[in-house]
Amino acid sequence: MKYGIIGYSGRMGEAIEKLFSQAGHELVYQKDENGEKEIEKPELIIDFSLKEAFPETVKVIKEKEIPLVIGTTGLDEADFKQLNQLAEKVAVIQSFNFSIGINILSELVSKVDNYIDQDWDIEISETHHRFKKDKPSGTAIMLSDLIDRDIDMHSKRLGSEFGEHEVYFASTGEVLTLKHRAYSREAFTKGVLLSAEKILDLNPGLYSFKDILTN
Ligand SMILES: NC(=O)C1=CN([C@@H]2O[C@H](COP(=O)(O)OP(=O)(O)OC[C@H]3O[C@@H](n4cnc5c(N)ncnc54)[C@H](O)[C@@H]3O)[C@@H](O)[C@H]2O)C=CC1
Ligand SMILES: O=C(O)C1=N[C@H](C(=O)O)C[C@H](O)C1
Repeated sequence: MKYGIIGYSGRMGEAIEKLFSQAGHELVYQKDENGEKEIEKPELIIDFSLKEAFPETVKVIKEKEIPLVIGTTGLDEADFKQLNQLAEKVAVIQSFNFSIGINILSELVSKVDNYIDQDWDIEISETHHRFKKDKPSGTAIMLSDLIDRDIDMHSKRLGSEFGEHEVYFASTGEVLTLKHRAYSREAFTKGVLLSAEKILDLNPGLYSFKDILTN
């Protein structure tokens, strides 16, 4: 496929380009904070940039009318409204975490939540590399949204950690911990590749990575 990346010079952009090139896909459009370069019209766009870039991403998708795979975090309600509008015309796959492990963990969180009552404390802890700009992580927000109460979240920014998430469920006398740790960016880029390869066959609409994994 011929694809474009917004955020191509970033840590994720570089890792995505490496995996996609190994899979035989061709980067024909690239954009970052310093500008854009288009060799040919891409068949789809992949956005792993920053919230500040989001208005530009919306403009690019509206102009080109091509599908979007987006993993950028820090997006708010107004941004999701815009994603829903884009999804009326093109397929959009959005997830704050494209790893298979976190998507399994999110199922487990919902399952545990069904067993416990208000007597249980629930807290989420996340650790990421020192360069990460947003706090708490998109994944921590995504996991807390699965539970119908306010959840305390704890963030650490340490060294080059790729991404660790822990969800604690504790009552008096016992604690249950669900934990996921990415030990390379491949945890995410493999999910991005799977999404990009499937998105060209999808009808317009807003899809999660879980939709892609389970269909
Ligand atoms: N959903 C997922 O599975 C994952 C999501 N992420 C998210 O992906 C994003 C990127 O992460 P990293 O690559 O580590 O960040 P990074 O800081 O290394 O890269 C950011 C990229 O965005 C570009 N950028 C910044 N402002 C821009 C603008 N106004 N217009 C166009 N491009 C702009 C930068 O030039 C750079 O290429 C973050 O939001 C991060 O949280 C990261 C890993 C996995
Ligand atoms: O910035 C990162 O690196 C990551 N960001 C995502 C998030 O905010 O949840 C996903 C992953 O944990 C890596």
